[in-house]
Amino acid sequence: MRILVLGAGGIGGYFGGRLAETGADVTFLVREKRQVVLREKGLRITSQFGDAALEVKTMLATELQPVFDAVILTCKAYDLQEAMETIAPGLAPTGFVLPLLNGIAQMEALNDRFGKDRVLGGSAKIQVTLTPEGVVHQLNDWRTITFGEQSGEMSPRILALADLFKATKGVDAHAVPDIMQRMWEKFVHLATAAAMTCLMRANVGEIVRTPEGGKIFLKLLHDSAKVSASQGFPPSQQFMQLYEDTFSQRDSLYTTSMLRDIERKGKTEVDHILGFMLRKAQEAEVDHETIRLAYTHVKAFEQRLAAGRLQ
Ligand SMILES: NC(=O)C1=CN([C@@H]2O[C@H](COP(=O)(O)OP(=O)(O)OC[C@H]3O[C@@H](n4cnc5c(N)ncnc54)[C@H](OP(=O)(O)O)[C@@H]3O)[C@@H](O)[C@H]2O)C=CC1
Ligand SMILES: CC(C)(CO)C(=O)C(=O)O
Repeated sequence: MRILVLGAGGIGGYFGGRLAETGADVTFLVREKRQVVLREKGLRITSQFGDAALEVKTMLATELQPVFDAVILTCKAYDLQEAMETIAPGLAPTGFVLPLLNGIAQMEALNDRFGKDRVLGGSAKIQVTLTPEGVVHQLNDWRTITFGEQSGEMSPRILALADLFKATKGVDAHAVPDIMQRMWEKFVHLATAAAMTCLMRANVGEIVRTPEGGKIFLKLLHDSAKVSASQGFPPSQQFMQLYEDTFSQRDSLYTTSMLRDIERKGKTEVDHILGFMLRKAQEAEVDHETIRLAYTHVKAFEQRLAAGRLQ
């Protein structure tokens, strides 16, 4: 399987890098600045599952030919439109796209652009970041990617992709028959975590150790689950139990990529994550005051950022 990974940031660099490390046929589609770093220093990963410095194949958009069987899409949501146009010339006639973006809204855009049968659903549970030096740094032991056909079929192509990931270290990959359910559950998890960590500018433990923080967290988790249920995807009991525990841990250092984006004074995926959850909550008439506040908070941050008023 010839694999093209768009982006060599946190997610693309980690999962694509782990595949490349096994000798899989992986090419990173990057922009010039990242290509220079990758050529000079290699793709560097620091991780509790083993550090790596890999010589990897890279390509610029202008060099693409329609030869790739799988395109793993790892841009941020605000780059999605451009990224879809960038990868289109690289897809082989029978090629498919595996998006690993957080959220749900990307699926409609991808289905419209490529057709539903050429787009898998996908989700990553990991905490990883690209350092200013260009190193892909994994922050804890989360390392799961889950993917599947939107139709639910356990097709040869998802099983082949899962097989490739089996040879990797530091990746726990699952091909599943219910990817949209999994994506909604991840969305409930992320929207809850992103809203709270961004509103409070704190990690989970710092929030839980305040007098009211833990209760606000759990109410938000349950409200988000109601929104997911209103879309036909009620989170399982097992999922709810896991995240009730996760969002109750007093010593947790867990933060989100959205908080890291704010802290580095960068763009965020606020509309794609919190804006989308808020809209769905309003449509379903679910109480979502905390999401409304978090959405407004991050939008206001973006205005200060755009106006150059952040030190
Ligand atoms: N980081 C994490 O822990 C997690 C992130 N996610 C989700 O995964 C997605 C990716 O996040 P993350 O990896 O952290 O983001 P990063 O910003 O680290 O990486 C995104 C990369 O995509 C590249 N890119 C965007 N558009 C193009 C393009 N047209 N051509 C070439 N390269 C392009 C960017 O390159 P350039 O630098 O040149 O702009 C950047 O390196 C997000 O939706 C995020 O929510 C999900 C789970 C966990
Ligand atoms: C919630 C989390 C950490 C889980 O992978 C994530 O997706 C993110 O921070 O973007």
